[in-house]
Amino acid sequence: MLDRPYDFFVRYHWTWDGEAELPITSSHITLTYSLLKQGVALGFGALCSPGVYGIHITTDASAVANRTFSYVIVGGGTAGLTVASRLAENPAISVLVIEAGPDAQNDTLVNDPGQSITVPYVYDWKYNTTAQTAGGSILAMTQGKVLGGSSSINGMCWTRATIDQYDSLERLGNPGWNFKSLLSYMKKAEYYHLPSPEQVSLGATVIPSVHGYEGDVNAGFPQPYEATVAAGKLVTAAMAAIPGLAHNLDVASGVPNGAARFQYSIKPGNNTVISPNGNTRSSSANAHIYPSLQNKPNLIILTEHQATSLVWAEGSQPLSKASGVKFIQAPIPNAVPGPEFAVGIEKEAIVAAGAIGSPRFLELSGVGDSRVLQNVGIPVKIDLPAVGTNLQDQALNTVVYGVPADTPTSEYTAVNAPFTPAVAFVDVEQMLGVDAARTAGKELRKSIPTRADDIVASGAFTSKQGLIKILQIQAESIFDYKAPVVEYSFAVSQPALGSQLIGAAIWNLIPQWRGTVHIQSSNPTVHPEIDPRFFTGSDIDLYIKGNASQLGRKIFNTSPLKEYTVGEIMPGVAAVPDGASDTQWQDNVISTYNAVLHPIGTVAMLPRENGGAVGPDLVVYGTSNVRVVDSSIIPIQLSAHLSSSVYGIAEKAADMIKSSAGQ
Ligand SMILES: Cc1cc2nc3c(=O)[nH]c(=O)nc-3n(C[C@H](O)[C@H](O)[C@H](O)COP(=O)(O)OP(=O)(O)OC[C@H]3O[C@@H](n4cnc5c(N)ncnc54)[C@H](O)[C@@H]3O)c2cc1C
Repeated sequence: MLDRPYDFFVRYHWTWDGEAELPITSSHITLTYSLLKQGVALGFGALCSPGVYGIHITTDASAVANRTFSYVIVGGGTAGLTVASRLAENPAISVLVIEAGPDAQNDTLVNDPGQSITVPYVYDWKYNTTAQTAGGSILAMTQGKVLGGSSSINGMCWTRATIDQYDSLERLGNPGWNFKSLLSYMKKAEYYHLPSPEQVSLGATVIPSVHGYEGDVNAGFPQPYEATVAAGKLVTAAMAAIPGLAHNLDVASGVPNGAARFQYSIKPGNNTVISPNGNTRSSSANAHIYPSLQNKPNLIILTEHQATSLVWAEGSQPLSKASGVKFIQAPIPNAVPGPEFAVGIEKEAIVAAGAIGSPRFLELSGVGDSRVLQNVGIPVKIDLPAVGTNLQDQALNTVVYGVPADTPTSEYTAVNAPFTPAVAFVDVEQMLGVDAARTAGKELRKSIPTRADDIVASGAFTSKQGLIKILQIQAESIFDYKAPVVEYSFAVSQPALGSQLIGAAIWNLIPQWRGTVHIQSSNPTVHPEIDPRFFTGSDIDLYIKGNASQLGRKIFNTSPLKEYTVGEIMPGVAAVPDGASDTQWQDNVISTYNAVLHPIGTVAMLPRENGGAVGPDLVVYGTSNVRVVDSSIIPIQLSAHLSSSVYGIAEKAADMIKSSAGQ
């Protein structure tokens, strides 16, 4: 049971009960698979000849069991489907994707951006954290469990991190992983819709050169433009309330600092009702799979099945080679697992199960910290202690206000559009003031060795020298490059809420804490133990967060918002009176925060001796043909929503995989 209402988009504790179950209304494509049913019963059959499947998406394990594929991809999410689609461009190879969630191709809950407030509760793994040291609460760690993964349930906000943050991947020991390279791949992924003159007149701005126009993932501004009146006031008030905060032309440019109207991973429409002509979510499934699947007979997707472990080839030392993947029907948590199936791998296993799912799958396969594996009785294949460490998620609180009763609903309600019409990315000097920021910077830098010791001792990182380097780079990012440390994700109502509310989710973008995700049983249906250790590690995170919440109240009490709001609902003056001390604000943060749901870093791309689990080729250390491609490889947190970066990583990975196979 959660101690706090789950509130990612309903991060406002308003009307939705996060424990409620909604019916899943997915449709499953069922097509003929008689050819495959003739597969070999024992052992893996011969390599599947591309073009013979006659099916594309199925829930029937017997359609694929005991067959061998060139590539098997674990997880049909944001990264997994991107890689699958790119690899399947070569008709000479075969690709199987195993996805635990259902295919929700025709579900308006997923496709209508106007329902993004409720969809995360439905297609969700329903993971929880452990009771957190800071505040004692168990928090929801929602992650997409559906074809498209988290891109099918996310808020669609389309932003990118700072240039220095992408360049720091290279500085941490990953040649070729820098802003220039990643921007080219993020652009490759993108099919951008430039704003119309009407949208520009209503506040949409863009830097056309930072976008791509030939990819599959649609991005842009909704049409018609959502909740324009409230959004304009939010941007104006944020700039008036936060000294030095300017308007940002494009938060996806590599310079996110500033206030702006949000852009999204949507296909803009031309009416306000979800339909072929309405605004539509551009998930990895909508982008990479449905439009082109018929042209890729060499790609097959098995949904509603959970991959449970890798099968290892005999005698493949010193590097272990995966020869197959085992899987079961998508299980009920904590149940006795159902019958096990397996498929063979000719070339590579690509693990794309996300920042929670990928370390979980590797550990179940015998790849991880030998102590963790032995504790649950899993034979150790590769002792790789970095797996499941370095978990980094952000933490948020909300401010919520009512709007006057006579305000036209259209002004503050996002219909067929995401409900976060505006954003402010704020740097440390804008947040704390120049002098306080300098002092905080000195203290943070001085404390790096001690903090590295503490985190390594807690088991949340494996290399002191590696962590020191990371913490130094993070300090440079915050204090020298002025990467934003706080995001105000401004929100309006959606029809599902039926309430007259506007507000903001406010979060630390570059926290200092580190946590873990580890399996707690050899039973693959048992959820892993997830401990982000929010607000541990350094006082600076709470200091910044307390200030950020205070500034949140200030924004909503600054014109033109001051005249547009009635009554503070969150945190509420009863909880935090006007004139409250810093400590009161910080206490409120600790008693009300939730996870942002942007976990990263749990299979980190770093040198092995510095706490890494994969190298710059994304191959798992100690293996010859197991690659991880998803948010888990990002070693340090980004001042951004993650999906654009994950698409860029997946596009780059697909090129690397093709080139290593000589394609
Ligand atoms: C509620 C929510 C809101 C968000 N909002 C935004 C936003 O507005 N903008 C933004 O840019 N980012 C947002 N993010 C973050 C972003 O969507 C994710 O970081 C990104 O999509 C992660 O991609 P991934 O490929 O790493 O994992 P995912 O897309 O989550 O894919 C992992 C897939 O693997 C599957 N899987 C896991 N384990 C197994 C297994 N053993 N066998 C088979 N399948 C398995 C999962 O079901 C899932 O489909 C949000 C995330 C969440 C959860």
